[in-house]
Parts: sequence; C-alpha cells; structure tokens
Amino acid sequence: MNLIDYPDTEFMAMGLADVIAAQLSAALRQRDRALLVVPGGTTPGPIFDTLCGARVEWDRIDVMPSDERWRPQAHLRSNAGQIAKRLLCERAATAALMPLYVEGISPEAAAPGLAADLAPHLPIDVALVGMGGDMHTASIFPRMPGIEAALAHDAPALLPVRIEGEPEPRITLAAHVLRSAMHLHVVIIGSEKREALERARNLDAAEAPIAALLDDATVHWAP
Ligand SMILES: O=C(O)[C@H](O)[C@@H](O)[C@H](O)[C@H](O)COP(=O)(O)O
Repeated sequence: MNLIDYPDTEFMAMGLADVIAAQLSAALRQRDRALLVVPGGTTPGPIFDTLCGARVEWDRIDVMPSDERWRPQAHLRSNAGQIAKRLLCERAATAALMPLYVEGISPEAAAPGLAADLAPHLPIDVALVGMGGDMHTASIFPRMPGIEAALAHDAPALLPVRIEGEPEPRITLAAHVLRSAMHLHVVIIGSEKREALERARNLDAAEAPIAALLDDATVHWAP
C-alpha cells in the first residue's frame, strides 16, 4: 500500500485531481477512450470540483460510479446524480456518464446486462474509491450477505447488494474489478478513518473489505 498524507483536504483535493487528470490523459495516449470510476459519498466532492476543470479530453472519457444506491438519478441518494452534478460540469461536461441504475428492474436483474456493457471498457483506467468508518468500500460491506462472492477473484463484475437497514438495495463493482484498475486510489479524511485503515491492514477482507484493495492502491489521507 502506498500512503500519501496531505496537510489538509484542500491540498489533497487539488493534488489528487491533478494525478487523476494526468493518468486519464496518459491512458488516452494509448486508447481511444478511458474509463474513470468514482465513488459516492461526501469525500469526493472537493476532488470533483477541481477535476471537472482539468484539461483532459473529456469527450473521450467514460465515467461510472463504483457502486450505486438503487434510486433514479434525480434522487438525492443517487451516486450517478452526484457525479453528474459535481463532476460532469465545466470542461468535464462532455464526458459520458455510465449510470448503474436501471429503471423498472431490480439490481439482481440488471447486473448481468450492466456487466456485459462494462466488459469492453475493462480494465478500469483510473478508479477512485472511498472507505466508510466500518472499512467498507464501494458497496462491499463487512460480513454482508454475499460478501464471499463480492471478494471472489472470479466474481461477476457487478453484484447486487441488499443489506438490512439500508434504505434501498445497491449494486457494486466486485473487488477484483477495482483491484485490476490501471490506477487505484483510495481517498479518506479524518482520524477515525485513518485508524480504521490501520486496523484493516491486519484484518480479513470479509471483516474489512477495503483490505482487498490495499496492496494495489495508493491511499490519500488528510486530517
Ligand atoms: O455509495 C457510497 O456511499 C460510496 O460509494 C461509499 O463506498 C463511500 O465511498 C463510503 O461510504 C464513504 O463515504 P463518505 O465519503 O461519505 O465518508
């Protein structure tokens, strides 16, 4: 695991946005299009606010959520909705959003077709994921039903997630798809998540799903 500490969240947002922009541009020197995967949650917003103005050929970039709450894009809890609002604006407005939510069917029914659509875009060129204080990442939660499948090397690329107590079902990229990204970044803020990250390094991925990614990731942390 490569760990980068920043003095504050502003420095981290600017530094990480620069790295992601450079990695996307490098990918476009090799291929016609590049795939950027980004998380939901509150952490990535300031990164998006900087990244959306980056000088990247955004019309050749596909942007996909790492996971999705099963809500229409207009819903407040939609990750695709947040990405469309905060990232796909300014220069990045010309990027193509690849939403995961499919109206009128369940995540179980949608997953195979979404995985087939995703396959030609893999491996991910740049993946940015977050982490919860419980050490979940994307929508892979500790000890969740189906955790072994989400962590398996041969798991389907996209998996439905149903967790008791969550307001809606979800869908998530499998751990191996995130791990196989050409560039994998984990972004976390605050002492609680820093302590959780240190704990995760010594835990099984079923207990700490972020642990499945750490060997292949650069972790960016700010207080
Ligand atoms: O759908 C989601 O919520 C995200 O994909 C999720 O994995 C997020 O990255 C973590 O829960 C951290 O969220 P915060 O950035 O809000 O702490």
